[in-house]
Amino acid sequence: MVRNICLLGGNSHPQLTDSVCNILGIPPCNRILSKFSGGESRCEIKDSVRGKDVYIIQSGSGSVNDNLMELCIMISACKTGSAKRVTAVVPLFPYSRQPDFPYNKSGAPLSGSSNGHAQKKDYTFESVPATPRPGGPRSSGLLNGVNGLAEKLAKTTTGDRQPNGNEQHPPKRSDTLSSLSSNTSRHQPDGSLSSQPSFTTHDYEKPAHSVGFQAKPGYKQWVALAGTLVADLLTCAGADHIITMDLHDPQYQGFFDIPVDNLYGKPLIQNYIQQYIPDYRDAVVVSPDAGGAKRASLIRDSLDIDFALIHKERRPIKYTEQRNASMMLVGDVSGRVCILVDDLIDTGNTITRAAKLLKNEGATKVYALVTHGVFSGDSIPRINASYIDKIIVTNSVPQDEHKRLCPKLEVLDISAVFAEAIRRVHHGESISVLFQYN
Ligand SMILES: O=P(O)(O)OC[C@H]1O[C@@H](O)[C@H](O)[C@@H]1O
Repeated sequence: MVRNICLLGGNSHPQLTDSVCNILGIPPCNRILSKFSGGESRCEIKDSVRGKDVYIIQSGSGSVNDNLMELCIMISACKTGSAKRVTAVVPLFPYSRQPDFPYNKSGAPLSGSSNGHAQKKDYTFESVPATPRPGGPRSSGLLNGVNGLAEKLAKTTTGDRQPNGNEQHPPKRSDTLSSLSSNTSRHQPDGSLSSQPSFTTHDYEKPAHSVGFQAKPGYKQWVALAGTLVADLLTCAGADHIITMDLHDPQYQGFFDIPVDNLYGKPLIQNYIQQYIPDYRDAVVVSPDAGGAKRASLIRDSLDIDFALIHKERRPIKYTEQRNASMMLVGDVSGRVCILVDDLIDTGNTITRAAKLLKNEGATKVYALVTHGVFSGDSIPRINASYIDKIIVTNSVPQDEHKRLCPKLEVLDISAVFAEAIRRVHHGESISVLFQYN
């Protein structure tokens, strides 16, 4: 039993709150979280938090923006209610994937074959169902589709020659931006709003000419500094401390001027590999992109098994070639079981294309172990139809619905890790044991 502590759950992940409370042997703090009819969040803390050590559990999933605002309001309410200290426990940290200084990646020279083997003639890197993209096939049942945007972009391509032979002039930046924003909430004849075009953070990697204007190299001043903003919002609301897990970019901790404990999913992932992957010592740990290489190679180091890396070559000439960027495998997976390790699945594009490449290169089985399973849009059908044999994620975001739809999915429970982190922070004990990398 832990005393003088208060555990408060937001609306994003009630199951995790209950589970952490059960482990710590304390009931969740009584509160009302609702919405005013205008859509604004309302929070009322029913129990006294005066002088208490408060932990607010809220993950960056589902209605991310609503949940973030709810978190800020809950933090502020506890501060106003004279809480001694407020810790935001955010298993998946919202906006941490949005770098503050977006840049265009440039890759290694394109090679016609990977790993010395010729590509199979009929091999494509496309995933099934198709990855949603401007100009791509319409996706059934995808709420955040990008089809409307595709039509806009088709009209704004720089210097396209018109059927009448005239050169189309590149639109001004302001024109392009306003045409894009006017597309985001178009009214339908029935009065409803059409689905909004969606982007993943991969879209930061698209060259500026893809939306009709020429970027200067380096910093793009028209992209919001969301990472810093969110850090500042939580701090301004009154957060004294953050506990999170597997930040996409661990340097994001430096955006805060309050302590951030970035727990690692690695022990859970490693434990799964050792317990449930037969003959894992002969398997190969694979990072699906260069960004995740450190994370994956640390698992490889601990298990002392082989490692391979997939390099994504992004040197498109036309906008429509974006998603066909080549993937190159560095390492040998022929006749081996592959264990893909990544921090996050959003559209499922990265992981399914990586699995396809691995099977094409002779892998016998592909496991994907990923900390945060966001599974947006069509990602579940895409994974069901993919070459992935088994996919394992944590419950840093709710997984019940995903599990129902994806027979390949297994879920690792993080509640014990977060409960232990809360217990240790509350008692002023070291928590370094929870984020040891090796
Ligand atoms: O390809 P999807 O699933 O959309 O996005 C997930 C990938 O995008 C990166 O930020 C993550 O590290 C991961 O590799």
